[in-house]
Amino acid sequence: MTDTVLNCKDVGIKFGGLQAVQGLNLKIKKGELLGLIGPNGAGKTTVFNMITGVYEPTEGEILLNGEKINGITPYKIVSKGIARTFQNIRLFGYLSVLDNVKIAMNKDMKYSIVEGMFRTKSYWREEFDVNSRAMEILKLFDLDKYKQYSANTLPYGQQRKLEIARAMATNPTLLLLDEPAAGMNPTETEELMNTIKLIRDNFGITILLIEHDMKLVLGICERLMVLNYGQVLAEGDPQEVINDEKVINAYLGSGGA
Ligand SMILES: Nc1ncnc2c1ncn2[C@@H]1O[C@H](COP(=O)(O)OP(=O)(O)OP(=O)(O)O)[C@@H](O)[C@H]1O
Repeated sequence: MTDTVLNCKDVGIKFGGLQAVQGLNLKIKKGELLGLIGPNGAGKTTVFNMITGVYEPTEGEILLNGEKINGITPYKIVSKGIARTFQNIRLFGYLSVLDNVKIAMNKDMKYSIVEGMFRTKSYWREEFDVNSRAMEILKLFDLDKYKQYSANTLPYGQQRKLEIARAMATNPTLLLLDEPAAGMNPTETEELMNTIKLIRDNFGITILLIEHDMKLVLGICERLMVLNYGQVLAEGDPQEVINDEKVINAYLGSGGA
């Protein structure tokens, strides 16, 4: 039994003539919090898109708990235990905060359309369970007080938190966060750091995080991987990585992204 949750072996992808990612070897251990950084256009989101089945790698293979997952649809990948958030918030804005979380539990609902139409006992039992679990998740993120609000009426920082809460509702073993602090003020970022730590510490979830905010990255990541032009430029201890001359030059070359 291995404690490697995710293993990307020589993974690459080409878009026409553009080699967006090349020779990516990335292993993440259970419960690890790894930061994926790099200048704009380095290939970070493309890596997330390959891990979540949005893009199929043109080279290499991706293993989740030892099982090959490249070529599998995003929906099936969620059911295998990978959840993600996006750079741009993708909530159901007009649905309530509670419904945004409940929707993510849809894959666990077992009642049939007929049971739903006729509101049978098993329908109500399942609805009750789903409601209780969704409320527990909202409490964990301190969002339960907003449960009836439409998602798009929440302040920006709370909407980002709700996205993570919704991802957690799919019961993931691996959580991918794409720039979770984008657009947040320093107080919101601080709160987010605590939330991410809490998820990892309380649930042992493995987290891979793309982020430009170095305070957040250095505050919570145990290991960093730097991508530049689709290739790994440096990897290891966060302080050592950000002081690496190659990394500094890559960022300066990109205008300090
Ligand atoms: N579907 C696509 N078709 C063509 N090119 C793409 C596609 N998706 C990404 N790319 C290209 O791949 C490269 C890597 O893009 P990607 O979005 O992964 O970078 P990134 O590191 O996430 O950047 P940022 O920090 O700005 O979000 C870029 O040159 C981008 O234009």
